[in-house]
Amino acid sequence: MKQIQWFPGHMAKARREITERLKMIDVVFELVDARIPLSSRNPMIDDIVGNKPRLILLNKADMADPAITKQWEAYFEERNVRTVTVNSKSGQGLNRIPEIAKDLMKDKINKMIEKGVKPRAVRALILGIPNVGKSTLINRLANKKMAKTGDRPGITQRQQWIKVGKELELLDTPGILWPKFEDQTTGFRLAVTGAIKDEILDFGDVAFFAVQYLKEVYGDQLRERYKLEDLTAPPIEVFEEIGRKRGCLLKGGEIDYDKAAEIILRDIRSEKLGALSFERPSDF
Ligand SMILES: Nc1nc2c(ncn2[C@@H]2O[C@H](COP(=O)(O)OP(=O)(O)OP(=O)(O)O)[C@@H](O)[C@H]2O)c(=O)[nH]1
Repeated sequence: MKQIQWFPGHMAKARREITERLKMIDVVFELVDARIPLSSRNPMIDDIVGNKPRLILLNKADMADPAITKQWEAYFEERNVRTVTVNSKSGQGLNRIPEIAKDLMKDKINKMIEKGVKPRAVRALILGIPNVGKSTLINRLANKKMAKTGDRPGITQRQQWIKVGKELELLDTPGILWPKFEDQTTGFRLAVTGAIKDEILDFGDVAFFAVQYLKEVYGDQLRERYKLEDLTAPPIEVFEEIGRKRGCLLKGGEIDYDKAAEIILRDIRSEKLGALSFERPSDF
């Protein structure tokens, strides 16, 4: 299987840049896709972030299955990782972020107070894979009033801080770390949710994976959307039935697999089957 954007040189450069910026911040906000919270993480992130306090933001929660998102919250909590479930587009959940960030930094704040230093705003950096919603989140948090608080010395690139209320400052450019998929399932999950470009994996394979998964986990939604009667048939027959129902037929009456695949993926991504999650803690 093809591996995308995982040229060691790119990763090494991204890593260097992020490590440099980590020196300036107190807390990392790691943005993941609530529909695939593990597959949308960069596998090297723990190593890169090290001991910095971290908050995982389960973004695009509006597109994810709320019951599964609850399971993911519990999953991370069991592992002592703080999470906030958010919708960066609407802003839902974002108001909890400054408070939790402050709490994550409380040891540092207490030390400042002990030394007689006035505690300053918490400084944070947003990290995440492409298309996970980093810019949307930054704009939302900034509330469009992009307040500059001046450059900090000692870095090659000019960085601006965005003020979020009185108690939080964000670096204006997020850190991008690519996903990596050594196993096919991770690749398919990333593709179904649109985290990686459609040219990277075979469109038909991705749609077929989706039908297999939906048949198992979201049978009702699948049945309802495509007016299917029999979901006990093998996945390929269900796929073909969807094709027939949606009129994806070639001249001789044969199923147009490409067309059916296109429709299925478009429907999933535009939430025609409702809010769905594509991985569950029980899958691991
Ligand atoms: N439904 C929904 N869509 C979201 C949410 N957050 C972001 N999006 C959408 O996801 C897409 C990608 O968002 P961006 O903010 O551009 O993502 P990014 O991580 O900055 O992307 P790169 O610049 O590629 O690294 C856009 O179409 C956003 O509108 C969310 O919480 N819910």
